[in-house]
Amino acid sequence: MVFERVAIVGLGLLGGSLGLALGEHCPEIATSGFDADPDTRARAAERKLVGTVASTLDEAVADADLVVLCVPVGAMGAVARELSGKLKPGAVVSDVGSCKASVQRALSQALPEQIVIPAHPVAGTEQSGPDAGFAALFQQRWCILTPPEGAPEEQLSALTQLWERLGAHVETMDAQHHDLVLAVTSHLPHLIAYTIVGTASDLEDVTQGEVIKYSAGGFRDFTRIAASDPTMWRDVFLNNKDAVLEMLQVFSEDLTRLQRAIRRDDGEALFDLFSRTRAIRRSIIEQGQDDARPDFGRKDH
Ligand SMILES: NC(=O)c1ccc[n+]([C@@H]2O[C@H](COP(=O)([O-])OP(=O)(O)OC[C@H]3O[C@@H](n4cnc5c(N)ncnc54)[C@H](O)[C@@H]3O)[C@@H](O)[C@H]2O)c1
Ligand SMILES: O=C(O)C(=O)C[C@]1(C(=O)O)C=C[C@@H](O)C=C1
Repeated sequence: MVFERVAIVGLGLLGGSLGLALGEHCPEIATSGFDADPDTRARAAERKLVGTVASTLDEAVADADLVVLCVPVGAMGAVARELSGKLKPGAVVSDVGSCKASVQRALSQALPEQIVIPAHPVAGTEQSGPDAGFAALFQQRWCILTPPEGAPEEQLSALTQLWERLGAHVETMDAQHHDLVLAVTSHLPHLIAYTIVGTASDLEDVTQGEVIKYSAGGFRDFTRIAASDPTMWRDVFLNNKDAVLEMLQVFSEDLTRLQRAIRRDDGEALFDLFSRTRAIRRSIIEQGQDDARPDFGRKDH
């Protein structure tokens, strides 16, 4: 099977990028889109993020054979409930949410008649909204599909091929495993960035503005991540609670070990860890995975 009509719900960074990428790489596919925010719909139409920006959800999804939910993970269930009874029989429902087990549950519960195949393109930036999207976002990035048990092979293969046409490498994974892996590779780094920038800002009184003044290098890198969308990340932490708390526990123990090494002047322990982490960074670069996110099209470049 091939998808002929794709509807995108949520026309921010991910939905907008998906619409633009489909327009560029799959021009034969008709795209429609809807966003709950009227200003976003107007801007999406101006930027031609999708072929047709519909003024209602029903209109956007009416003829679609693939519907992709690109809303914050906390809103997935409500949108799926609104879609109930409004989709074409046999239409596939997917999403781009950053955590998968809770989304998979919400979509399958709300739409028991539809084929649900959740997905997570591991590609993004700290920007959000209809001006943030760009067609190259998914190039050379992973897209993880978490099909529920018994998901039909034909639809799974069609969705895999679609993401590959947009430039992504596709991997299939169990939703729980996805959530554990992403808790350490994506969610924890965001939590740490939010914390360190928050802590530094709380220290402003002590440092009398020096935190901002000298925020170069390492701290500046953290501020980029800490500028990420508050709604999106609130929802990620509330919806991937168990995995994040488990990884946070491991992280806290490692941090305590480092604290002890500093207190005890254990230079060898510090040097060993830093050598190991430097080797990890170098192997990521050797594999060509150093920020595979393309610079072109990004507003901050
Ligand atoms: N930002 C990233 O780096 C990134 C990367 C991969 C996946 N994701 C996931 O993609 C999804 C979208 O994130 P984004 O970065 O595009 O956010 P965004 O804020 O740029 O876009 C989300 C859009 O959804 C709309 N929306 C919210 N509730 C809605 C509803 N009930 N009905 C219709 N529209 C609604 C908002 O108005 C907004 O325009 C999230 O689930 C997020 O976890 C984000
Ligand atoms: O590069 C960034 O700005 C991102 O945060 C992108 C990032 C990530 O952590 O890698 C953020 C959330 C996603 O679900 C996928 C990608």
